[in-house]
Amino acid sequence: MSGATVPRPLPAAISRTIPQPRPSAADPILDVRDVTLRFGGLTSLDGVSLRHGRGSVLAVIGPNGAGKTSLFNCLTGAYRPQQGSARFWPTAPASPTSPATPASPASPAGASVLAGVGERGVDLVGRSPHRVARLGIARTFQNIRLFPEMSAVENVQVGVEVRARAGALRGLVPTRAVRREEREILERSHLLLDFVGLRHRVRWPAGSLAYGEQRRLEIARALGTSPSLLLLDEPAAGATASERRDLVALIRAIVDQGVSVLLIEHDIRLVAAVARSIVVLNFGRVIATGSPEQIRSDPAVIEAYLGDSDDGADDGADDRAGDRAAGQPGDGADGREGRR
Ligand SMILES: Nc1ncnc2c1ncn2[C@@H]1O[C@H](COP(=O)(O)OP(=O)(O)OP(=O)(O)O)[C@@H](O)[C@H]1O
Repeated sequence: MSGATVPRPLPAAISRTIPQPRPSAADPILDVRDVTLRFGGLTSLDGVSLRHGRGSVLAVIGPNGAGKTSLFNCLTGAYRPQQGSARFWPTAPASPTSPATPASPASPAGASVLAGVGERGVDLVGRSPHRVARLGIARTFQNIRLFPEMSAVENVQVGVEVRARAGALRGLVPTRAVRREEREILERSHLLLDFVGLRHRVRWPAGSLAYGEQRRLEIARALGTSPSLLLLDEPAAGATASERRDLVALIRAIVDQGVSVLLIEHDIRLVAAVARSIVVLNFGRVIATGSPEQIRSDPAVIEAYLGDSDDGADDGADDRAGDRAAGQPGDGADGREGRR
């Protein structure tokens, strides 16, 4: 993060802007079972199952075309898989009007969103993106999707307003409560910009920010929706070495706030720095699950990245698989070739 540092420890005010359940990795936040997604004759996801423990980072890696983004799209309502379920156990969202007091399921906002969510959680499959966001899942995109003409703080406001009570009535009925809510949305947006190290860019048009800054702005906007689960799709793409280090600190800080993270990332070193557990996809199937150490030495993973497990099994193939995973120029790792 050039010119800015992720605050450590976080300002107390920020820690009040993100819901803080008492996370335990033993509690699932997400349980994906047997998800299959087809596009005509192409099977993009083939019986994918994974379990994500609350309050931790689970990384999803795999060669290009393995199905990682398709999985995110199934979880966030962009795609509807033909088969399978994705159970999610949300926590009550923080209210933008009173960020110091997280809403409980008993509050009006919490009750409407969490109605019907019991011990079995809620199945995300078939829900609209809007409904998924209201349940407490936010995402960033592989290709940055900001509003380039709007300022950094306005972009974050868009996220925070997802939870706002006044909604479309805000412009029509400027009551005292509405004005107070607007002030609080703005304050929270500033705090989130501070959190991701963009305090000095508040008024800058999003499109004028450096690439790494835009990625952090996307994260701030996603956090604005008060998610309990944050999906990051290749957040380090195009980042410099120092931006990658800052990203590690930022992801750790997000998890410290009680937000669970599902991370797609090609940079295996970054993944190993933040994730306790990794799921590896190849051709739409889960080929391995385990700790970073287990994954780095897994023959199926090495084969997926190198195309031949015999190729240097004892001469550092796992390191080269890591380099492939890092998406280094000229690596030629393109899983789209030879796809069904
Ligand atoms: N809307 C779509 N229509 C047709 N095919 C699709 C669609 N979305 C994804 N696919 C196909 O599904 C497969 C998995 O793609 P996906 O983007 O999920 O892979 P990925 O692991 O995220 O790849 P990358 O690392 O390159 O982003 C690919 O073969 C892709 O072409």
